[in-house]
Amino acid sequence: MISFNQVEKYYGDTLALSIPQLTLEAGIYWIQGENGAGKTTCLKMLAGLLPFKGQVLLDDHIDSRKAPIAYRKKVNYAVAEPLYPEFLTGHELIQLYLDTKGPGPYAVEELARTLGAGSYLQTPVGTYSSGMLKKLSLLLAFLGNPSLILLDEPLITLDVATVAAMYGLISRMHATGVSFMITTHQALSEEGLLLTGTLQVAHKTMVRL
Ligand SMILES: Nc1ncnc2c1ncn2[C@@H]1O[C@H](COP(=O)(O)OP(=O)(O)OP(=O)(O)O)[C@@H](O)[C@H]1O
Repeated sequence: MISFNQVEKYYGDTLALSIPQLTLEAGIYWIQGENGAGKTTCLKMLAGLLPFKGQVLLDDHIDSRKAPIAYRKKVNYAVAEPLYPEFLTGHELIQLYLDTKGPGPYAVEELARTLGAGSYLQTPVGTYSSGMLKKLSLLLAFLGNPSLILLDEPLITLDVATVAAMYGLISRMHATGVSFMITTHQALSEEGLLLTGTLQVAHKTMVRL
């Protein structure tokens, strides 16, 4: 699904993260590591939002740096603390993402209903609670036809029912070939989500456990 070759991310002269050689088959991965270890840095690099040294290859042939547009169409990212222009409505943001990513197998209404976001998407995001914003950001990450979905701290601010619904969505999408890389400091429920593997970021290096 994805391979890293001599990947290094520096902030200025400071090395933040190194992934010398790692190949992951399709699956659901939990990225673990203490505060400041480099998890968000890893997801931002994978989302194509940060420059880095080395190579990231998706599905054996899409190079994140040589084919950035094709790559970004296949990689979706939900940030830990979503922020959007306050005057836009949820529906307007969804339309923007659909215009960029193209339609996918899941209808917006179905995703919104499953995540419990259906009732408020016509109002501006400036009026949303943190949990409502989080649901919208997850909905946006599930749009299009991604090979890989990156979820940074998806559990924070979600109510219990929505966590269960999100696990269900992840499992359904995984069954159709979509992979996930998820960071969370909370335990991912093993009954809710069948993990393929765990990745550990420590001493500025990411390895598979
Ligand atoms: N824009 C930046 N400029 C300089 N240093 C940065 C920048 N962003 C992150 N860092 C540094 O990179 C390291 C990794 O940060 P990162 O946000 O990836 O950690 P994290 O594992 O996601 O942490 P947390 O669990 O607290 O969210 C930290 O030492 C942080 O200070």
